[in-house]
Amino acid sequence: MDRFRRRLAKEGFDLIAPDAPFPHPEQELLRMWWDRQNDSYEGIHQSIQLLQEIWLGQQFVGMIGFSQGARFVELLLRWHFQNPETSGFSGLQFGIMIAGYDAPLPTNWCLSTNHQQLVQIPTLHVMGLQDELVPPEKSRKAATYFHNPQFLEHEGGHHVPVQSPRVTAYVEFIQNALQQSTTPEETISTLMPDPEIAELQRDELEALQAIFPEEFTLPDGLPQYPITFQIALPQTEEGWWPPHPVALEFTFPPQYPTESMPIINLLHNNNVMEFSSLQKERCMQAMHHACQLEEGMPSVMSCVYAVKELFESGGHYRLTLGLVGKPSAGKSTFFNAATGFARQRGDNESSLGGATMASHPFTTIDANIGYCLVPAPAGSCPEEDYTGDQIIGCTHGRDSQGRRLIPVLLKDVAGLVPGAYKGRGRGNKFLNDLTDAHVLIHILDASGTSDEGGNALGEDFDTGSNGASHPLHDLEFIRKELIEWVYSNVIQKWESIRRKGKTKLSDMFSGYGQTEGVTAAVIGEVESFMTASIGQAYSFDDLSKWDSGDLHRLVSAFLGVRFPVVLALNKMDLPSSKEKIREVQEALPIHGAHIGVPLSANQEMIFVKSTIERVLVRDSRPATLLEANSPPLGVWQCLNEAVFLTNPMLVFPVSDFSTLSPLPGLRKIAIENSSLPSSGMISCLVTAGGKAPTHWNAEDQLYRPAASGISLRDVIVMKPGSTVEDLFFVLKRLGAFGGEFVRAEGIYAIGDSPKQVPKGRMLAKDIRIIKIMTNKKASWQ
Ligand SMILES: Nc1nc2c(ncn2[C@@H]2O[C@H](COP(=O)(O)OP(=O)(O)OP(=O)(O)O)[C@@H](O)[C@H]2O)c(=O)[nH]1
Ligand SMILES: [Mg+2]
Repeated sequence: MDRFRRRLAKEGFDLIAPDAPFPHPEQELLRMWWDRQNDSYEGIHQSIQLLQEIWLGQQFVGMIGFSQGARFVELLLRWHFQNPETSGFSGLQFGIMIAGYDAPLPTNWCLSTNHQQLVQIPTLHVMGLQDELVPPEKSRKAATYFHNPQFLEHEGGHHVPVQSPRVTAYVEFIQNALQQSTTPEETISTLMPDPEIAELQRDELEALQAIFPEEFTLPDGLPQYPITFQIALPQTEEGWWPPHPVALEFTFPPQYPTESMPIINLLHNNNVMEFSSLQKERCMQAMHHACQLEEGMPSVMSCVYAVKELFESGGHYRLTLGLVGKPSAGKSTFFNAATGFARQRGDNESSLGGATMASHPFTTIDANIGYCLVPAPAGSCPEEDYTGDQIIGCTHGRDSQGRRLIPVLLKDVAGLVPGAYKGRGRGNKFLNDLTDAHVLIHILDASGTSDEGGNALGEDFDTGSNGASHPLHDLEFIRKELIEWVYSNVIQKWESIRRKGKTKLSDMFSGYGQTEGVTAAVIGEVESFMTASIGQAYSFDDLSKWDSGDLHRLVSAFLGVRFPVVLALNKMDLPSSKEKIREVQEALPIHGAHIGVPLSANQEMIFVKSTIERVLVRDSRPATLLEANSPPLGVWQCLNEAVFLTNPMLVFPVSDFSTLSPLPGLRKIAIENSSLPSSGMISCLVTAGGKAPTHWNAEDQLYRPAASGISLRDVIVMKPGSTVEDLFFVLKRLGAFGGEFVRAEGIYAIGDSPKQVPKGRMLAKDIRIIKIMTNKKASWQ
């Protein structure tokens, strides 16, 4: 325990370890807090009294116990929570239980079992995976009495683990627990809010239930004041997720949302190694920031999205494209054509897999998510104007024109039908799947041979008769659904924004991940548009005069900026498509779309599939007619247009300007990232005339750390508008940096004299080279 005591002393804490009063009948060195006779804990009263005397008049803050001591700590915490005034342990703010266990309650001591509420005191439960005396399940059982318990597992047996990382974990837990207890959690009163506020709270609750139908739970079934509920965060395989699920728990104080923020708790079963305090702190910061932006307004949805974004990307920008369209428009077929190569894992087996496609509507229910590789937009890579003789390498390979490929995430969601935003066909859930998309690709059935619900009517029912729907009509109704979706989310906040005035106007779009500047620009544009169209100065200054038309206009303009759209004019192989494709193209720009690419997702998917079979299964069949002629490229072109619209900021981390060699700290991500091409995909890429990633070793089918002379290997895709500090966080998380940000310097070209760059400065092309300094070396340095 000495190591622990010394570490605590460093942090300004004293550790007092009183001896238990009773000797163990068999083992001389052991002492006991009680002697259990059946369920009577003989001596427990003396032990409690002993501790109360030690506690009295001192500034103790927490209790730590091992084995029977841990059981004692558990009982005392429960007792103190039930009787905070009279327990004799005032100021008790946390408990650490090492090898604690659950057992029947003592019959000779009155701990109330009617008390159903979980104990709201932070606890850390430490358990040895090899502990035979107290197996880990028993320790976990003892944790069930506590609200949001934390766990720490170790490989050892029945002992107190004191290796340095464990001690650090205890210390961090204590520091966090003490910090938590100074937050206003204790000050929530159970008073009923004013009726007006109570209504706002109930409205938000209802909206959240609709937005997160599966993730939302109200523990008591009915809202009671203070309202407390949980939203589970669905786990995806990528990103920054701890291994066990995480949920957010929100409690509304009586003044929420007008004058206070919700109280937020992170609920999870991860031990402190799996979900570090740094991760938790960043989650809490992100939510706090979201609440601050929306001060005075319902802010839970934004909190959830802030944490989701952090988890999914770790602060890292994952360029995401969302596929929208009515049922059976061909979204999943497009998805399969786009991600077909990327799904090939082995070098000699074909695994087409992918999303299910069918001729009936609502084939896709849960979103399909997959990577595809798309060439970086022109002007975004330094090799374009590089004239030196170094080899410019890269981790994702190049296309047949030599353009660097970047990973792009594609989301195929369920079809949208009229009324989707109201939840028809569970449409509001599908729409929420799209919140993190940067660009939407709208797949239109250009043949006009199905109705709004995607039911095929056959070529005879060409548009205009019997409910067949023209693609321009589909475009209009889907656009309307998207507008209504955003509208129904912002309308919840409208009353409080109206009260606060124009300065808060931009807050109504928070939660959609755009900067305040973007929203301000949209507002300005709508004002000038209205001024021009009604012929007199128009301003949003007086919000009390707004009607729903104004709000709709604003939402529609916002949607255009936040979700640019590329149209995929699908099913061009059907005879009825030709005319309608021409009509749509002539109507452009229309309903927020500027570009329409004619394509046949189906033909393109067949092409991808046959290429895969030929390349991977080494099918001896000659190339099909389709392959031999010019391969279809519509899907590819659509992806290109969409990436171009996102305008990503590409960053190329290097450790040295003269060699341009990669940062050693990024090696893990460079060779293990799930977005990397696999051997199967590389074969397809090379067959299509592209180039494999530079440090791909074909012989042993592995990525190897870069040999010398290979430069600009890594590329980090950042959101436009990201700052130097954002970049620092991303690089730190990826293991490139240790310590904290100290200073950054920037230059335009090699040879210029460096100037200091503030950390809030946006990444932009006027400073092409940035050097970031930190106060501590990373492990690789
Ligand atoms: N003729 C033709 N049919 C296509 C094309 N693309 C897709 N289809 C067909 O359209 C039907 C629907 O395709 P899916 O990809 O399942 O459509 P979806 O938009 O994902 O449909 P939901 O998941 O139900 O919303 C299938 O029968 C496809 O074979 C195409 O380019 N031409
Ligand atoms: Mg589908």
